[in-house]
Amino acid sequence: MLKIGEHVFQSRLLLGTGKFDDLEVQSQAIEASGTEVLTFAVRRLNLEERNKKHFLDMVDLDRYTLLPNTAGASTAEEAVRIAELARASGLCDMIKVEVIGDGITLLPDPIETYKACEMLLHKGFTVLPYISDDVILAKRLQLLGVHAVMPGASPIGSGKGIMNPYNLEVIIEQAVVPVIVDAGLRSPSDAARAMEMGADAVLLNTAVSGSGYPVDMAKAMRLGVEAGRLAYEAGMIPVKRYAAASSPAEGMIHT
Ligand SMILES: CC(=O)[C@@H](O)[C@H](O)COP(=O)(O)O
Repeated sequence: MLKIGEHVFQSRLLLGTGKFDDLEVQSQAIEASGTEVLTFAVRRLNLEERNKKHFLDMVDLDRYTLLPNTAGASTAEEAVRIAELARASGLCDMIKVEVIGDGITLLPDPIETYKACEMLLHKGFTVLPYISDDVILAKRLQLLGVHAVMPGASPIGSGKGIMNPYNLEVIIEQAVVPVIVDAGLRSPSDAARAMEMGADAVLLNTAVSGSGYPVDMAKAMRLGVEAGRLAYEAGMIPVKRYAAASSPAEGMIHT
């Protein structure tokens, strides 16, 4: 069970909706992923013109929790404005805080992200900041009161997988709120690895929407997340320096 603020989910895979070419494929991929949480950029919704067709039109909104994100914001003030627009439009009170600091790496701006979280918490939002794999920032945000932290595995859309496992491990070890590994994942083994490390969930988009067969990849990601979580809960053997025979030597006939 994944608990973020007051929200409870069975699935530990959160899916981004920003990059699908085909809305029918998107809805089949969402189904195959088993996700319960869909994230999307508020700016893409065209909230003033609700009668225009948009990317969530083919999604049964009663079955999913929407996680609006503040993509497009480069300052804390912009992020807060976008979050307030989302809430005023009847979208979920959860907000993924995404304040990008640089158009090339798309890495989040830690200072503006922190400021945005502070303001949004005061306004009563359930706050999920997207951050780099920065151990100290993750800690400071949790002291501030955020409801989850979302460290990137690697830059958005890069498919580089987990670039700094040490940092992610430390963030996870020290966390007092759910850790959702977000961005840069490419394969089900990346997702499984994040879960084996003890992440509470993963969020991905490009790995599914940009794959050859998004519906199959969505299912593969679901299985990767489930396998990784199961392995984490089962407890993996410690890594040893030397071999340890798999068959007991006792009772063997020596010739
Ligand atoms: C949908 C969303 O919020 C993305 O920006 C998210 O960070 C996923 O990144 P990938 O596309 O690398 O999976």
